[in-house]
Amino acid sequence: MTKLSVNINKLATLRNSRGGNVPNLITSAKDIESFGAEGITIHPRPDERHIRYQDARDLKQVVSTEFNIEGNPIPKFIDLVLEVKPTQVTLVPDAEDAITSNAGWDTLKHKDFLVDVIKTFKENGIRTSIFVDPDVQMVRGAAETGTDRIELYTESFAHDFALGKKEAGIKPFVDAAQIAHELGLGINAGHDLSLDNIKFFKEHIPHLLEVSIGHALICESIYLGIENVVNMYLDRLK
Ligand SMILES: CC(=O)[C@@H](O)[C@H](O)COP(=O)(O)O
Ligand SMILES: NCC(=O)COP(=O)(O)O
Repeated sequence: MTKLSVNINKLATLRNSRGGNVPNLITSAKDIESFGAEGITIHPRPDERHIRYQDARDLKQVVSTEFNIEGNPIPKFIDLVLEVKPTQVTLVPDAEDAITSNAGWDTLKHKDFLVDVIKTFKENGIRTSIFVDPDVQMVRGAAETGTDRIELYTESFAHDFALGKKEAGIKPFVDAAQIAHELGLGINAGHDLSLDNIKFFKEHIPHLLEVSIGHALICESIYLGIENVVNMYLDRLK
């Protein structure tokens, strides 16, 4: 069984675009859980352009499934996570000015740093996960940091899948997942997963514990819901 954690960054982007509090992230998170999602993911960025640090505190009060906070463990992120104490923290090495996450950790180069940060989180009862490319060396390095899980960075798979290169795209992920499992790591995955590619990914990746999906899921929700809403407006305008 693979858990679905819904990343609500995009709802925060929409809210921030108008000021105010629509859509309301608290109501949305509770509704998403009531529809069956098994987790809520947020990725506060240093500029707080979508999820704000205060959102993390507020969501902690209401999320009743798994709460996953992703981000680069800069000091203020570490402080936030230690204060909020989510179920899981996912460490992502994203630059401040990155539009979105664009690389996994070099777990060999940053091993000492990761060992320290992971120890701190685990001592505070927070499960840890490290965002990694599907590279066997990086997975082996991750195992040496003491992390509970890895999150496989699936952008390359999604890209290859869209080009019809399904088998070539999935192969490094199958190998990485196999090694991760042998090394005792739990396996999560995310980035650019969608209704188009998720079934194929799930069917090919052994021991997949959790996927976090945001951008595509929110876009699909708008597109698949828009006919219904247009008709609701037309009905009120009769
Ligand atoms: C780690 C990861 O892949 C996601 O957190 C993704 O980066 C979402 O972040 P944005 O919503 O800022 O693109
Ligand atoms: N960890 C990945 C995530 O939370 C969502 O990524 P995306 O679906 O917005 O690309």
